[in-house]
Amino acid sequence: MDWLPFQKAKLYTNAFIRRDGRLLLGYKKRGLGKDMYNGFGGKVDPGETPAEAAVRELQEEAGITAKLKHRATLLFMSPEIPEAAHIEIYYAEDYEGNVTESEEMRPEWFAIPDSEERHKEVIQTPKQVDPTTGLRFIPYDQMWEDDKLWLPAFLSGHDFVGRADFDSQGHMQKWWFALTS
Ligand SMILES: CNc1ncnc2c1ncn2[C@@H]1O[C@H](COP(=O)(O)OP(=O)(O)OP(=O)(O)O)[C@@H](O)[C@H]1O
Repeated sequence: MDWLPFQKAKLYTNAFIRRDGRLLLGYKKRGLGKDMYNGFGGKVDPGETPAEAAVRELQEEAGITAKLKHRATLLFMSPEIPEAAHIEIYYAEDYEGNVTESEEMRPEWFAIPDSEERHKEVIQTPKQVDPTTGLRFIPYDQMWEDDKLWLPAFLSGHDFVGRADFDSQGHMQKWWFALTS
C-alpha cells in the first residue's frame, strides 16, 4: 500500500501527565477517538500556538494546568479524514489543580510498566492490574493502535517523530517512527 496522499494537515495537540509513577489518560466520550483512552488534547485554534492549545485543552478536558514540554511530532492519516492530523505531543511530571471529568474526557490513572520488556507483556496480556497500587496497567488494547509502538520509549524518556496511516476500519496500514533523543 502507498502512503495516503493529502493536500493539507490540521494541527492537534496531545498531552501526557505522569505523577508518582502513574500515567493520566482520558477516556474519550465523543468525536475523533471516541471510546478510546488517550492523552488530553484537541485542535489548535486560529491565532494560537500548539503549546498554548496544549495548555488550554488540558485545562478544558482534565481541569488541570501544567508546564508542558514538547516531546514528539506525529503525522496521522486515514481515508476517513480529508486532512492529515499533525499532532504535537507534550508531557509533564507535575500539574496544578484537581483532575476533573469533562464533557469530552473521563480522566483515569494507570500503572506504568517499569521496563520496555514489561510494556510488551502488558500489550500482549491486557487488563493486568499492578498489585502494589491496584491500578490497571496502560490500556493499550483501548488506545490508538500506534500508541503501543511509541509510548514505551516515550515514557522511558525518548522524543520521537513518526507517521501512521490507518485504513477505514481504524487499523494501521503503514508507519514509521524515529527516536530523536
Ligand atoms: C494515530 N492517531 C492518533 N493517535 C493519538 N492521538 C490522536 C490520534 N489521532 C487523533 N488524536 C488525538 O485525538 C484528539 C482529537 O481531538 P478532537 O476531539 O477532534 O479535538 P477537540 O478537543 O478540539 O474537539 P471538539 O471540536 O471540541 O469536539 C486530539 O487530542 C488528537 O491529538
